Amino acid sequence: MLQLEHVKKSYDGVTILEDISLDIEDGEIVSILGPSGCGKTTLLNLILGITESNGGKIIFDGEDITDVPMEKRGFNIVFQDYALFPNLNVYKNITYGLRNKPAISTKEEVDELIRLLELEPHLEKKIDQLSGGQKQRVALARTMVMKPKILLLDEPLSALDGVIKESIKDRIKTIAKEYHLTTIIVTHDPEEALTLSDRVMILNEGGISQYGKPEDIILAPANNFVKAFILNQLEIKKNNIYRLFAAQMAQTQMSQAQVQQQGMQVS
Ligand SMILES: Nc1ncnc2c1ncn2[C@@H]1O[C@H](COP(=O)(O)OP(=O)(O)OP(=O)(O)O)[C@@H](O)[C@H]1O
Repeated sequence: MLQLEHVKKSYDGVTILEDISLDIEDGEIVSILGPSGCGKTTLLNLILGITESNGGKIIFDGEDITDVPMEKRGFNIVFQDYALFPNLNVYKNITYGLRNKPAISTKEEVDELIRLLELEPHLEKKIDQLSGGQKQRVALARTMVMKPKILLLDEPLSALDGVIKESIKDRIKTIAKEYHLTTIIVTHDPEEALTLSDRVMILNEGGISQYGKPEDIILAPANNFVKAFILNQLEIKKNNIYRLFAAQMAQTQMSQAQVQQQGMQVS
C-alpha cells in the first residue's frame, strides 16, 4: 500500500500542494485529475522520487520512503512524450533497461508482455515508423519489463485519438489487473479518469477536492468545484454527442420519408 501523509510542496515560497493525505491499495488504478497547473505532475514526481517534498511522509508497504532516492524506490514512469530511443528498434527499446539488469525479466516474460501489447509485428521497426498508439505500447512494455512496484503514467492518452485511446485504456487496465500492479495516472480529462480508474483523486488549489470511486464522484460530488469542473465538462460532452446524433437521426428520418413519398408517387 502507498500512503501519503500531509505531504506539502512549494516552489519559491509559492504553495503548490498544501496537505495531501491519501492511501492507494495494491493493484489499484488511481487517477490524479485536475485543471492545468494544479500540481498533478508535481504530485506524481513526489511519488516517483524526483522531486523533494517540503513536509509530510510517503510510506510504501509500511516503510517511510520520503528520503529514499528515486532509483531505490523501484517505481517507474512512462512520460507523456514516451522518451523512446529513435536510433534503436522496438525490441531494443523494450529491453533497453535489462542490459545491465538481465535477471529482472526472463525472455518468456518479455515475450509475454510483447504478446499482451500486440507488438510482435513491430519489433524490427524504428520508433519513427510507429503510430502514436504503437509508441505508447512500446513505452509501456519498456517500463513493464523492469517490473516496477508502482507504475506511474503522465497523461498517457493525451496524444492519442478516439479508437486508439480506448484500446490503450484497455491495455492499461489489463496490465494493471494481470500483474496486480498499482498504477497512478495523471490526467486533466474527467472522462478518461472516470472510465479508467478504480479511484479518482481530484486536485484543486493545492488540496484534494474529492477522492473516491468514479460512481461516488458522479452520484455524490463533494463540492461545487467537482460539480463545476468535472460534471459540467461531462454534461457538455454528453449534450454535444446527443445533439450530433439527434441531427443524424433527423436526417435519416427525413431521407426515409422522402423515399416513402417517392415510392407512393411511382405506384
Ligand atoms: N520546477 C519548478 N519550479 C517552479 N515552479 C514549478 C516547477 N514545477 C512546477 N512548477 C509550478 O507548479 C505548479 C504546478 O505544476 P504541475 O506541472 O505540477 O501542474 P499540472 O497540474 O501537472 O499542470 P498541467 O496539467 O498543465 O501539466 C505550476 O504553477 C508550475 O508553474
